[in-house]
Amino acid sequence: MRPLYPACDTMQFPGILFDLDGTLLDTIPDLADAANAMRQDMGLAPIAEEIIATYVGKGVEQLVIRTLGHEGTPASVDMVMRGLARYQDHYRALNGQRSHLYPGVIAGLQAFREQGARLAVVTNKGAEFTGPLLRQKGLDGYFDAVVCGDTCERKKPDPMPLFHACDLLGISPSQALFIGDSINDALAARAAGMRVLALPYGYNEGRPVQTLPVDAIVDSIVAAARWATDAAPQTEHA
Ligand SMILES: O=C(O)COP(=O)(O)O
Repeated sequence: MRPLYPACDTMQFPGILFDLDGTLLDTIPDLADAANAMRQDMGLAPIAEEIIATYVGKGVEQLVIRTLGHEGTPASVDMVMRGLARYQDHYRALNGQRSHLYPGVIAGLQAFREQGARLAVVTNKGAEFTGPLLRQKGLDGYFDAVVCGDTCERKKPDPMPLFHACDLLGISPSQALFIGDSINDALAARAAGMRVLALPYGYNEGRPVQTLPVDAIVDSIVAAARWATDAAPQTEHA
């Protein structure tokens, strides 16, 4: 019988890039707590977690702008600057407290490592929060590179951070597989010329993942590792 995760030197994807929020970790509880604490500081009523989940994906500035503009009136630049400072203070204290790993993440990361792949995180979350969160959740040992929302000049959906991750892993973008949950991941991967998988349990700014331009939707990181061993070579991919 064919092994489930064959380690091979002819491997299809020597590099696997992972989104963080909504892909490896459910971070919405902490993001929502920090966003609501910021709103309270600014005299605004709290918003439901499910709504805040639809504001996540394009980085902290957009989260603050969307959260402050929830009532329909765009926040002024001054309000956004004050909100950003308040939000960061709260998130610094809350980061990781109620966040948790999705099922199958550790087994999936191990499966990819057993395949011989080098792994990277490419997140729009800032470096100040990403490193501590990865360490707190026991994920830091799995990754050869971590590219954050403020590592490069541009964030996802721009492909720049994905190219940077490939450089750090020593692979070309066509050798990488991206795994994420949102339109920002799908567009960045496509622009980088990478194959891309979507997880259905993340946020995707509140829209169905079925609409994303991805190669496949897989249930878990374990299922992604299985998909990677079965994938047809890039040249055969339409
Ligand atoms: O910080 C965000 O907006 C989302 O971060 P992500 O790229 O890990 O999903």
